[in-house]
Amino acid sequence: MEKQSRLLCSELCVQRRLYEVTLNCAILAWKDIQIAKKHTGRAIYGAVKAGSYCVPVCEIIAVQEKDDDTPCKNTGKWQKVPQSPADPCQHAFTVFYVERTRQHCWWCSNVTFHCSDHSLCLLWVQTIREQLALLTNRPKSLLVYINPYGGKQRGKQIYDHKVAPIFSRASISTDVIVTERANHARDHLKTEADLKKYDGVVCVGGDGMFSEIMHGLVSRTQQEAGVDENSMEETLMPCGLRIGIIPAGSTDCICYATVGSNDPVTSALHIIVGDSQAMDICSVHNEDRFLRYSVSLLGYGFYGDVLTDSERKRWMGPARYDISGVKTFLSHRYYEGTVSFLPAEGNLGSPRDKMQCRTGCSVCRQSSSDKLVSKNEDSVSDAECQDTWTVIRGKFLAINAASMSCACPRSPKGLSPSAHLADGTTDLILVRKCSRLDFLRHLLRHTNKDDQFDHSFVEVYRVKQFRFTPRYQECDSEVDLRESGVTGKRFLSQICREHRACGCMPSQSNWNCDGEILPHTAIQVRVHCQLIKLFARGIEEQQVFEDPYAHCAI
Ligand SMILES: CCCCCCCCCCCCC/C=C/[C@@H](O)[C@H](CO)NC(=O)CCCCCCCCCCCCCCC
Ligand SMILES: Nc1ncnc2c1ncn2[C@@H]1O[C@H](COP(=O)(O)OP(=O)(O)OP(=O)(O)O)[C@@H](O)[C@H]1O
Ligand SMILES: [Ca+2]
Repeated sequence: MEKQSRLLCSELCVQRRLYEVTLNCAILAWKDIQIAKKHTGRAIYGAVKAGSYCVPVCEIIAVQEKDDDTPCKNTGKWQKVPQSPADPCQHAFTVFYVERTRQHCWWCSNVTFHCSDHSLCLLWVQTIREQLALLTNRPKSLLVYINPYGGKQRGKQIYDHKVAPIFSRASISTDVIVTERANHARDHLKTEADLKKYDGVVCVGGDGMFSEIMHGLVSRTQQEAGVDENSMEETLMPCGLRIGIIPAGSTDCICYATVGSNDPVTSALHIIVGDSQAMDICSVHNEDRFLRYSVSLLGYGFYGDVLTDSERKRWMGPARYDISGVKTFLSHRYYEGTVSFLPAEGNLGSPRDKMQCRTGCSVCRQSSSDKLVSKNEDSVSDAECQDTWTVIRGKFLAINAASMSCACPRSPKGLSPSAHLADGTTDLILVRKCSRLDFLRHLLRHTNKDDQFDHSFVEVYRVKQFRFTPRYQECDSEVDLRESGVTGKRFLSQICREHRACGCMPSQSNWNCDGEILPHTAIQVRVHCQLIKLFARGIEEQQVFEDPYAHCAI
């Protein structure tokens, strides 16, 4: 690896031991001088090289000169630092940085360097600050919306105690709005907010709150660009501002699937270091009417019914989904209709492959460059017009479209473990009518390592667009009905009588669109590749045990 030129190198004390501390434009490293002498020429492999530490500059949160009257790190007691000129601990500065802890969680750690010379101390602080100022992807000013009623109603507390202190440490200025009603944040973003003042928007809440922010930003962007959201053929304009999610909801699936955890401090740190993760958005239409956008799950049948039932139980908090889940499972309803879709082509992988979307995902990167090429050549919809639609008619327990894995604490690998965050596709999962036991087996596989698609009654397709028409709205069945003189109501009661014996109930469900119920059952869906960006980096690969200082060339 190419060595970066040193900016600073000094002998400084950390907890009264002498370290050689070096800084280049990429890395801050400190090495215990005595231990280093003992181990010269001997590489130590493991979690850390004895007595040596390093932090990438891009993961430094802040640097602060330490006041004299601060608690001593060793004893925790308040004391005056000794004034002897020979005391190497007389002046000090503290570096706050990202530390990786358990499973994809980050923590704000710190180290205090002591030196005898005040000007040296200032030089270090100033040089590190200069390096941080060069990181132009970091936000300086954020607009924060807090839903005080999401999840366990701890949004405000989580923000005040866990997030605000680290934002202020990182010198990020914030305007905070605690929402007073549903859609307050969406409407404010859509019509009022002075977005030029901010480098990003942060939501404190669950998937529903994220959906509000995303709708506000996407609609505002289309309005300003003169794009008609009601037209399915229009190419939507990507949003300029990144969105940060501080998880404080019931499912927190979008945060979990883009960061790898639902820990508020981890999310705050991803915002501070200025991470960026592009994300696909599905637009959902009914005829020529725009209904909603979706980034995670569009589910008809099982997940639509779970949501419809759970909305009546909001007071129960996150447990409502489990109660409604069991109830819906026992009711075992199936739904008839036609699903048509445009399969994804090219090197976009398959929902059955084992390739998961991780930080810097090559599939998503390729989609990003394909998007640029198709923008320069021809409009996407022209190309898609020539594609052929696949049509599937049947009886389904669930029709799910997962535009991302939908991993969440309930299902750590998610509804579609190999779905990509930013490849311009959604994974369409069709669960056909089957016995309760088979459906339970399928559901259980969302919680273990087994393949939930490996059932004869489950099909999965990676698609760019799809449509659904419920049986009772299909033209030919309407014609059949009119011709035979049977009214819709009589027709449905006739089907119910026919199916009493098998224990299944054919009926009408609702679409669950990222946790919101849609008012229409016949929908047309189109995926828009990389329409928004989050303050996230996707899920990081677990670190392998090799020399962790290999990249610390200094
Ligand atoms: C036997 C255990 C099986 C467990 C199966 C768990 C599968 C869980 C899959 C979760 C997928 C979440 C997708 C995310 C959707 C979000 O955009 C949306 C908004 O937050 N959340 C929900 O709609 C909330 C959806 C919440 C769905 C919870 C479903 C719970 C099912 C429980 C079935 C129990 C059967 C037990 C029979 C004795
Ligand atoms: N002040 C408010 N009063 C009432 N409802 C609100 C308020 N602010 C936001 N909301 C609405 O509350 C709904 C639920 O919020 P949120 O997503 O934060 O939590 P959740 O539903 O518990 O979590 P999840 O969506 O992850 O399941 C959102 O759809 C949002 O529109
Ligand atoms: Ca996708």
